[in-house]
Amino acid sequence: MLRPGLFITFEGIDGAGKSSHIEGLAAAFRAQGRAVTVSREPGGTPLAEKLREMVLNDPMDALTESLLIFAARRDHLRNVIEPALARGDVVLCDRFTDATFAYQGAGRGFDLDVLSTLERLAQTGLAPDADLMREPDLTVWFDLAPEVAAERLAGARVPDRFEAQPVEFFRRVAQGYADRAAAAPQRFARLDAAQDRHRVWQQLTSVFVRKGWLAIMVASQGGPQ
Ligand SMILES: Nc1ncnc2c1ncn2[C@@H]1O[C@H](COP(=O)(O)OP(=O)(O)OP(=O)(O)O)[C@@H](O)[C@H]1O
Ligand SMILES: Cc1cn([C@H]2C[C@H](O)[C@@H](COP(=O)(O)O)O2)c(=O)[nH]c1=O
Repeated sequence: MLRPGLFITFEGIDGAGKSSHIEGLAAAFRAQGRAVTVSREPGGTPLAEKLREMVLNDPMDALTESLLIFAARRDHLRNVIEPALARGDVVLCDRFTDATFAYQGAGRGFDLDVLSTLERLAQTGLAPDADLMREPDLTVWFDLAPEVAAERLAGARVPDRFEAQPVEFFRRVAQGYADRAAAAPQRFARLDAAQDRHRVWQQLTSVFVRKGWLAIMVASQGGPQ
């Protein structure tokens, strides 16, 4: 019998520690027999990856940035996320629309109503139910103070257009995530990302165990090295 797909997204300011855990979680799901699709935004398809390069590197205003991000998202939904969910996969996606509200909305100060309109346009007419606006089943929010994230990223890589922003930008983005979590508490799971990797992994897997999506045995194995 086909199991229903699960759409799980990972959010947080740059350097919060999301990417350090996504492959481990994928391995935990695979270990209990689930097919897993791991992806990211902006990106996840050849077209969306081209748009990602532009969004991360080319100067542009907030409307252009938002349009490119939603264009990438629609292509990603059509070609990767919806087919994977239809197959019954667990889809683990590094960032999704909460990032747009946090970065373009709260961070850049772009109009939230326009973002909601773009969200509806980009995320409907795709799923088995044409009226459904695709949203994550669960969003894991790695909550970390911007100063700590900046320390973790310092010197780690050449900063892109977002990573090069000052700490005040990331304070607004962090507040944007807090507002999104407060508006949808049933969808969000907040992790204290200031803890060490092992403790963050424990917090992460206990969210999935509580939901009945991972067995305790599988969750207790793996995690960051
Ligand atoms: N719990 C932790 N404690 C200390 N350092 C950490 C922790 N988790 C991750 N790091 C380190 O912080 C840096 C950022 O981690 P990671 O790339 O996983 O974050 P991210 O949220 O995916 O960032 P981005 O979205 O910018 O790619 C890396 O150098 C990683 O090794
Ligand atoms: C989905 C999305 C992403 N961003 C920004 C946030 C990050 O700085 C980069 C993505 O790179 P990372 O490897 O995940 O750090 O893009 C954004 O501004 N708006 C979005 O909707």
